[in-house]
Amino acid sequence: MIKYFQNKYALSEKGASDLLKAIIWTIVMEFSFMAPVVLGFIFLDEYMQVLLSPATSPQNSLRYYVIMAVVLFLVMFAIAYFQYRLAYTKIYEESAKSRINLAETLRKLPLAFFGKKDIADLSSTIMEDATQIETLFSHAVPQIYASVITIMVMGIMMFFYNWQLSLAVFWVVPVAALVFYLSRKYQSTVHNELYQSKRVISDKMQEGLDSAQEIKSYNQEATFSKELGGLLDQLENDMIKGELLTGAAINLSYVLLKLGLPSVMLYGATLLAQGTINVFAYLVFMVITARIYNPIMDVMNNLALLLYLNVRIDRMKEMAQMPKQEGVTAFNPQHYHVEFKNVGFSYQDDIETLKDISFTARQGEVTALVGPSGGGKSTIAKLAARFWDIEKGAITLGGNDISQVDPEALLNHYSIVFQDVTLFNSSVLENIRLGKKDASDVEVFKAAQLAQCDEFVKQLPQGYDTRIGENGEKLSGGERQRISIARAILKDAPIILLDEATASLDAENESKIQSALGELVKNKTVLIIAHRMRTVLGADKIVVIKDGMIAETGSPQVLKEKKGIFATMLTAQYER
Ligand SMILES: Nc1ncnc2c1ncn2[C@@H]1O[C@H](COP(=O)(O)OP(=O)(O)OP(=O)(O)O)[C@@H](O)[C@H]1O
Repeated sequence: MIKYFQNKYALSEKGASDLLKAIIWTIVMEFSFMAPVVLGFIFLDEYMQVLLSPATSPQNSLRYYVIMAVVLFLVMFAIAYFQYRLAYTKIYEESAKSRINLAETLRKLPLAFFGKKDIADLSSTIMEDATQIETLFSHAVPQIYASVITIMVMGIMMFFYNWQLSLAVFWVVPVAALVFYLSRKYQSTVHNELYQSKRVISDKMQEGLDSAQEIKSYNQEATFSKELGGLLDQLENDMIKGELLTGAAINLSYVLLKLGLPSVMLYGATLLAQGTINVFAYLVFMVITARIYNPIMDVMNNLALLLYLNVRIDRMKEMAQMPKQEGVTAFNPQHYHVEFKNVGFSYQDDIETLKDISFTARQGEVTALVGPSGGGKSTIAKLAARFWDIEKGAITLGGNDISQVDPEALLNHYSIVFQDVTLFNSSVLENIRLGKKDASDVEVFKAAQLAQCDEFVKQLPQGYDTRIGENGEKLSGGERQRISIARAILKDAPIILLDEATASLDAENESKIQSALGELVKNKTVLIIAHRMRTVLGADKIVVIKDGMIAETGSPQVLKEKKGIFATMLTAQYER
């Protein structure tokens, strides 16, 4: 049973066992809530006998019933308390655990997985889906199982007591359930559509917030609003459709169920007139009939909610099953040559982004990747740091296959300066310190000086303590890039990946940074992507990437003489 719950609801073993306990306690609670009714019947039965034949005296005194009622109340309270603890408190523990697990899964996903679009989706899965799931688990799942079992037990007891009247009570249940079941498939489709619409909208919103500047500068506000408006209208329609459909199915089932009451009244009256049953049995059935449809209705309502749950659980399962990147955590290679051996890679199944890439970026050398835009240079740099796992060939660091190394352990050996610098809304000092968490202030200042940050930082209102706004919005592109270089200098890792690192610098700063980088890259493995040819002329090796393949490789001198793609790119840039 525990295994079944684990699989069905994506729970941990403890979560599944707590759910089972919650169901058992909910059943006990449902039965305990019937105890006052039973006591009431015993009391009525006894005292009605006394009323009907005054010569007899009741078996138990009134005081006995009062004490019993108080005891029952205390027992019910205790049971309800345990039920609450299990159904509510424990499920919150489980959902906290599932959020942590998801976050752990995210930590182990390929870094490049975190494209902007995915982030809205991921955070909505972690927060919104997990919240919905915890609400449904505390409010619906134990109740459904418990109500079904309670109703079945009560039904069996009633059939033993009087099967004809029980038939009159229960004939409506399969009819109502059939209506509900038939509408379920369609409801499920509508819920799926609704869920997808919500995800599309949150992606769109995220996109709008991320590219607010572009939308404004290209005068795209009206188009964007129109698209978003269209999506919101679609969502509204889907929601209305979903609500109407669920409401119609539930209400129809409810009306059908309620037909049970008149049928018990009429059929019971007939049996009473025939003398088959007595007034007491008739009353008992009337009271039970009035009460039993509510839990049945609750089951149907909760089943409708479960449709939402299934969609969300599938989504959580899908995320939990995404291929994770794991590997050895103790990783200290003998040397730092990075070697690509016949590497093939695709972002999408049908498009080959890289084909048969083989080259070595040697320690102590600068290896430059050049070539036309979209050729695959950034992809190669990202693969070298295991941002994605490759499908064909191997990438080794110091002779070790990097797909066997834990990404965090691997990245300890890399300093990365990419085009899109990410900065945090904290001080300049803390942003640079990210390169080396335990660096002293003096070390940070030194790195900042080498990266030519000192001059502009000193002009900020609080110098190194100035907060730089979300993603460094208060800084220019070149300043942000210099902070990123300072980080890399501070980290001083043996492998350096530079992707257009000096793209947004003016000529004066660029030459200063070039000399700083010259210090930084000594005896290191450097893989640099640069569009500006003068940046790569000093490289030891050039690898020209075109259409996902290596078109040329060799020293700048050799390639110049070869008069191929590199030579053409060089001439073209100098002519400009
Ligand atoms: N995350 C991604 N998902 C799908 N395709 C991608 C992704 N990143 C890059 N690509 C595609 O892979 C190909 C290679 O891109 P890449 O960024 O590696 O080229 P590049 O040579 O670095 O280009 P540039 O010089 O313009 O930066 C391109 O066709 C690009 O559209």
